[in-house]
Amino acid sequence: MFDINKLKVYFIAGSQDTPDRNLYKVVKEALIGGITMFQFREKGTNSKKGIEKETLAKDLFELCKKHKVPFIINDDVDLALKLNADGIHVGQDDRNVSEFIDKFKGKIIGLSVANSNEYEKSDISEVDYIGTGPIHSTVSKDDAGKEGGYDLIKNIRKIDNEIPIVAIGGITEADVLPLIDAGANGVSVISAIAKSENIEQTVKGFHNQYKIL
Ligand SMILES: Cc1ncc(COP(=O)(O)OP(=O)(O)O)c(N)n1
Ligand SMILES: Cc1ncsc1CCOP(=O)(O)O
Ligand SMILES: [Mg+2]
Repeated sequence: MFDINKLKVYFIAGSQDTPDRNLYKVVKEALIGGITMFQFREKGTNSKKGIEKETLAKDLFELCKKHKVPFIINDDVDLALKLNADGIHVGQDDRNVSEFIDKFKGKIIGLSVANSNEYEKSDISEVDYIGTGPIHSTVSKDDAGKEGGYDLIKNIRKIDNEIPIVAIGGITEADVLPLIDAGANGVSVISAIAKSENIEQTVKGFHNQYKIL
């Protein structure tokens, strides 16, 4: 059974997101701050490929294990299987969940569902959570599409009261309460954490928002 608390402060990063800093150190600080889940998203310009990507993934997985934080791999189903990662996140244009579901028994499966139209055409029966966005404009994904604001969450919540939803896209601490109010169960964040001057404090800042509830 998937624990929805894991979605509260879901950090996503790859080395392309920390051009001036060492990703391992960034993730370590984020773990100390208390991130609840980590997604290794190594893609796009300046990202590592092949054995370099695999070695980095292994190192980050070990680090997450020490902190008992689930390690999710973005897109790369084969790498997730090879490393026995805690889960996989795929989008609408990635491998279809039905193709690999059998090999992910007991693992976490996340699917991107940008809006209610995508929700209607997705089979969400076998996924643990959906990632919905972009809420705001983002510097971290070139093909993210147009931002849809908090209504993206509200509209999906209206048609599904159960599915765990994590919001994504340009999210900062100030978005946590309105997003939870709109029906999200948590936030997924790249730049607000990866580019923070004080990563540990920023992660704690996200957590503090939940204490106001
Ligand atoms: C939690 C979460 N939500 C959405 C996405 C985006 O996935 P996708 O649409 O497949 O785009 P890429 O991240 O692969 O560029 C995500 N990664 N995580
Ligand atoms: C992967 C992804 N999917 C939709 S927006 C986005 C990027 C989110 O990054 P940031 O938190 O820096 O806007
Ligand atoms: Mg993808």
